[in-house]
Amino acid sequence: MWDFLALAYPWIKSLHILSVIAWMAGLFYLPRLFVYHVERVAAGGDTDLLFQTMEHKLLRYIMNPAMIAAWIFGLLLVLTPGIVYWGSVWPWTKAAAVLGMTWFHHWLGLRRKNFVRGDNKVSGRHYRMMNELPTLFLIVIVFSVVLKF
Ligand code: HEM
Repeated sequence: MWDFLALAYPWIKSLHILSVIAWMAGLFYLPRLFVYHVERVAAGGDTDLLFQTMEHKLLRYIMNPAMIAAWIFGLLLVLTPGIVYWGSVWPWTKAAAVLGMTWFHHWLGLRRKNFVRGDNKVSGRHYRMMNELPTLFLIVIVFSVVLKF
């Protein structure tokens, strides 16, 4: 098992990076859709339903599978011998930012359900501010995995 993980390391890392890119694309785009949805779309009309469909498909067919794949390949990298030394700081800063990213994903999923029920209470300005969170997490993650302090 450990030998296999060591041999497959470049493949697993490539798949990890691909899934992370797809996940991040959704994490950046979905809150933007929410901004336009709340500021420009009247509840109950055709455009409301169109936005709900786009949000549903983005979350279900891109973001959810990409998040699961990023976690699976990421955890395989954690199990690969010689990759993570828990005495360093970087695995902890990365783990904290990844947990933050996962929390944000679920927060967006809950807000999507609010739009479906017609009881969204979050303003466009609030969605714009929340849209900055994945950027902050991304900066922490990239410095953690590349600088490895
Ligand atoms: C979902 C849970 C995640 C886990 C368990 C995880 C774990 C890991 C591990 C152990 C490595 C190996 C580092 C190495 O090869 O030395 C890695 C690499 C990497 N991770 Fe993650 N990761 C996760 C999510 C993310 C996210 C959300 C991003 C970006 C937003 C990300 C970006 C990267 C990048 C760019 C690399 C390659 C770094 C390099 O070797 O140059 N990861 N990840």
